[in-house]
Amino acid sequence: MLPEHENVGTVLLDIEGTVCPISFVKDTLFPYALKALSSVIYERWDSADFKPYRDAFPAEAQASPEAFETHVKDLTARDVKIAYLKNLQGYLWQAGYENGAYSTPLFEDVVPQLEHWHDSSKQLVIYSSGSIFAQKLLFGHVQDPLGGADEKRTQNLQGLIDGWFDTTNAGLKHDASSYTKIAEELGKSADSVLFFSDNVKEVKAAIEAGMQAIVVDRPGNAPLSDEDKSQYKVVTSLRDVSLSAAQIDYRFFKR
Ligand SMILES: CSCCC(=O)C(=O)COP(=O)(O)O
Ligand SMILES: [Mg+2]
Repeated sequence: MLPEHENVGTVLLDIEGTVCPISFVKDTLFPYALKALSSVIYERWDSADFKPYRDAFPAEAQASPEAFETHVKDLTARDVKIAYLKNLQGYLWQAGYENGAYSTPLFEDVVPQLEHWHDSSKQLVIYSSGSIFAQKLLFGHVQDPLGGADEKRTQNLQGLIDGWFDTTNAGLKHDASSYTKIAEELGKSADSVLFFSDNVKEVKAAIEAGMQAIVVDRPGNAPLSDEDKSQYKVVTSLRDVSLSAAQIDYRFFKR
């Protein structure tokens, strides 16, 4: 158990590699988006719903459906976190969530700990490279542990989340200025925000902005170096983090 974190009113959470496995994104969501794209670009190239996503891409990618598909495949293979790709992915994932092709596998500690923090009047906020639309889909279709063999039974956890940030409304996740902006938007002092991420560069940027921050080391994440482990607080479960009693008193002043 780590030392308690003090004066935390807001818990800011990354998604991929922090609350859900990287494999869900890479092996389920990304392939689904590419498959869905193949039909969308030929059937709905000029449709009113697809056109805004298409038009956000660079002109050379918009030259033809084939050029568009090649460009999206390349960005996806390189996991480029660029807003126009992330917005398109959200659009393409919606049908998969809604028709039950997949649902979100959160790590087992996540729902109980988020519920506990929510019940302790902590503000829970998401900051992911995935678009806000995609974040809401992901939290809106969480695998229900009581669902057993029925993988289609899902929970909507959006109600636990008090705020949503992506690269469009906050900025890039490696930039300290993005974390400053998030704290300002929330009306909180940076040091009252505790950020969790699998990505050491994101944790470094949050600390530079004055936030408290912890690296989350999950199965399937990139291995952390010894230097990272010595430099940053690292946990393998959100259960390992205790927010001190002093912060529980904080709720009386919060709202
Ligand atoms: C929330 S959408 C699915 C994840 C995704 O596309 C992504 O880029 C996640 O990046 P994160 O910043 O949450 O590591
Ligand atoms: Mg991540």
